Amino acid sequence: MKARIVTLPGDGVGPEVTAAAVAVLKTVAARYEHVFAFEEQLIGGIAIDATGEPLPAASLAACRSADAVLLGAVGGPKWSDPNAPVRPEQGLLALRAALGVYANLRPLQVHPALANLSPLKNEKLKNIDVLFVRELTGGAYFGAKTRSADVATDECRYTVAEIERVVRRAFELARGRRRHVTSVDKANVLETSRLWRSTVQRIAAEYPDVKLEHQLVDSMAMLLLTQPNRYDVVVTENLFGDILTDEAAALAGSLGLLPSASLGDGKAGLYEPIHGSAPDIAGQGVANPVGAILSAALLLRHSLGLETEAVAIESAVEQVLRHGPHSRDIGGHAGTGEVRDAVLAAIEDHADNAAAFFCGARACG
Ligand SMILES: NC(=O)c1ccc[n+]([C@@H]2O[C@H](COP(=O)([O-])OP(=O)(O)OC[C@H]3O[C@@H](n4cnc5c(N)ncnc54)[C@H](O)[C@@H]3O)[C@@H](O)[C@H]2O)c1
Ligand SMILES: CC(C)[C@H](C(=O)O)[C@@H](O)C(=O)O
Ligand SMILES: [Mg+2]
Repeated sequence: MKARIVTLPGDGVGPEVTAAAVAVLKTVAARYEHVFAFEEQLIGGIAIDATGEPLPAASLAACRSADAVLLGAVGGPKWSDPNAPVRPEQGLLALRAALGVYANLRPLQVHPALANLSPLKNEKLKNIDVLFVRELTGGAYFGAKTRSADVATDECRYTVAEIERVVRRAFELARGRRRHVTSVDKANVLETSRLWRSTVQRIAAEYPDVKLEHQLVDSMAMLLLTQPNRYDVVVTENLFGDILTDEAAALAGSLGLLPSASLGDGKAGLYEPIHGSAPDIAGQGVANPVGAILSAALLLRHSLGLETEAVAIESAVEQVLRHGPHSRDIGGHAGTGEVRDAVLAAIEDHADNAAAFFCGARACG
């Protein structure tokens, strides 16, 4: 198949991990006979430096017409002055809003080879398979903001329509999994959460085959650590989802491991690791590329419908996490390039084995 993929490497480790993910996509294209055209564009701090804008018009136009967008990370100390008139993160938020990608899927699994890295005891880490569905284009991130000398406000606003569409997506996804949705809110305090909860209850009636549970966000933060294997699909609003998924990454062993897919109603999507620009390690070639590489797998699955190829990447990453090499954040010494090369080699092996199996089954050759 032919596809146009826009890359937005961004800031800090963004370019390092994006390059690794692009190398993986190129190997997949060569191995499985697809034609992927890549177009790199600016976003974030690097875009502010070049154009004054965190999301230049040319970047947005390219993203709008792409089959999928692969993003690294934005932000960093250079642009983090709290009084700065413009910030890199505004570019990412504007892009999410413009593409209408309201459902941010953040899958969490814990690889047994990394269980020792987690702050939790090993027995708590068995059978963890959670899909967070984070609402991505509403809430306090996008509400009206005010600031004067001695007071500031961020309005948290949700419409029923915004809640319905992401909650429906969560229930649909649960039907392909263990049929259990946990909706996280703060309905004991926040009006937006009470609207969220009543909307979830109404939508749940359309899915009698899916079990629904409500959980307040503060206790959810605790339960994620004490009973993480109890959860299947977790759906929540924008800010709660941001915080809970970084917490969840600690269970996996590193923030550098988790991918994400941001989806709207169409096929096109925005794919990015959940981590940031990691200024403390940027430019050293040591960032873990796994979150970005697994985001590329999600891109193949959700935007291009290439399930076999997505699984090939996921199996390759699984193999590398099992046998190494491991980057520093997960206890190893390997650089970004070494991990990338190991994943590329494992993809080639996977494809060779699949071809041998196919040939064996057909008694060819
Ligand atoms: N999607 C995004 O672009 C995104 C996401 C989160 C944060 N940010 C931005 O990134 C900047 C830094 O934020 P932060 O320091 O709070 O969070 P961060 O995610 O950048 O880093 C937190 C910690 O995790 C480590 N880490 C992150 N990714 C890693 C990787 N791939 N391999 C190894 N270690 C990794 C970092 O070294 C750091 O110690 C801020 O400007 C923030 O706004 C951007
Ligand atoms: C950089 C920032 C705007 C972003 C968010 O808060 O959504 C990040 O933390 C994420 O998780 O993707
Ligand atoms: Mg975040």
